[in-house]
Amino acid sequence: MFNKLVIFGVGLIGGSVALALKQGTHTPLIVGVGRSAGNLQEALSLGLIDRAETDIAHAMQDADMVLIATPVAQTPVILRAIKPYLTSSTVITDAGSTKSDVMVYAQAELGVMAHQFVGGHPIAGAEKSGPGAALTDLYVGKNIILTPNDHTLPEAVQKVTALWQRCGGLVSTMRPEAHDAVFAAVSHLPHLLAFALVDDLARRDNAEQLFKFAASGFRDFTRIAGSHPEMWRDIALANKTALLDELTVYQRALSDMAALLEASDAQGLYQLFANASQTRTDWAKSKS
Ligand SMILES: NC(=O)c1ccc[n+]([C@@H]2O[C@H](COP(=O)([O-])OP(=O)(O)OC[C@H]3O[C@@H](n4cnc5c(N)ncnc54)[C@H](O)[C@@H]3O)[C@@H](O)[C@H]2O)c1
Ligand SMILES: O=C(O)C(=O)C[C@]1(C(=O)O)C=C[C@@H](O)C=C1
Repeated sequence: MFNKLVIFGVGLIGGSVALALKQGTHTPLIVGVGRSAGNLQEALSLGLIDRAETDIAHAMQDADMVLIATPVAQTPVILRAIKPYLTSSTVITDAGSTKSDVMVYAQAELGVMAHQFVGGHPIAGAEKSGPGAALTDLYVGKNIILTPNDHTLPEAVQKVTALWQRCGGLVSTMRPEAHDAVFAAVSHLPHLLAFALVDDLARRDNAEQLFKFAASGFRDFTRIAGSHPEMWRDIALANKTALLDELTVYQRALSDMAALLEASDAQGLYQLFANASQTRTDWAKSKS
């Protein structure tokens, strides 16, 4: 499939790709490039990568696949840095949580080579980050969305599909704008809500008392507020328009709920909770 994979950002997502590939036969040489020497050394000592590189020219020598698994705002910087070392057969992909911005970056930075770039997003992850959080089976049975456009080379799409299939993922394609609208609703909005709640509680005078008594409901609702702030800052800004739309809709839903409470509308509250409860139960069943 490919002989040398260069991973920019060997954290939870890039490291899990490396670990999964190392389970199979014909494992490619995996070279990690990072921003922090500490993280790269950790990735090396955990056996995620075969070589750690700080010199991009050296890292890119004979690379046939590049995976960018850094916070999304780093994407243009990395594309610009690798461009001089790309050949006509190098395939470039990414794992960023937003896709419209990344596809625009690819066009702007790679120019005629943009058709060798395949946007990607594994719908799997955790609130943990760094190489130590990487998991061999993170992608097994999980959706992987690719966002090729009309100019993307079919053989590049095939290679990236094969990469994720080797990790156990279920690959499908989507338009970048459709992708960003869906994930604004079911991933980005929930993260913002969790961050907002924890931040608000933490700033209160009685925060210590609140956190002392917070229990499993709070733990479940706020698990994702433990996620990496840089990653989520970049996602929020990259998907700002769709996210602002979702926040407006959610604020309306909260106002409707407040109105039901204000009116002590027991039946209205019951109906709302019953609809949400049934929907959540059915969804969880469909995933198990
Ligand atoms: N965490 C998740 O649940 C999840 C799920 C799907 C997709 N993603 C996306 O995957 C990407 C990586 O997320 P993660 O959870 O692995 O983060 P992470 O913090 O675990 O790993 C990111 C790594 O990138 C490195 N890095 C940052 N800037 C760099 C640069 N310019 N050059 C090279 N390395 C650089 C960091 O040092 C870090 O080691 C993000 O774009 C995120 O949106 C995350
Ligand atoms: O499980 C988590 O902690 C996640 O946040 C994973 C999650 C998600 O929202 O489902 C987060 C961001 C990604 O882009 C994809 C997956």
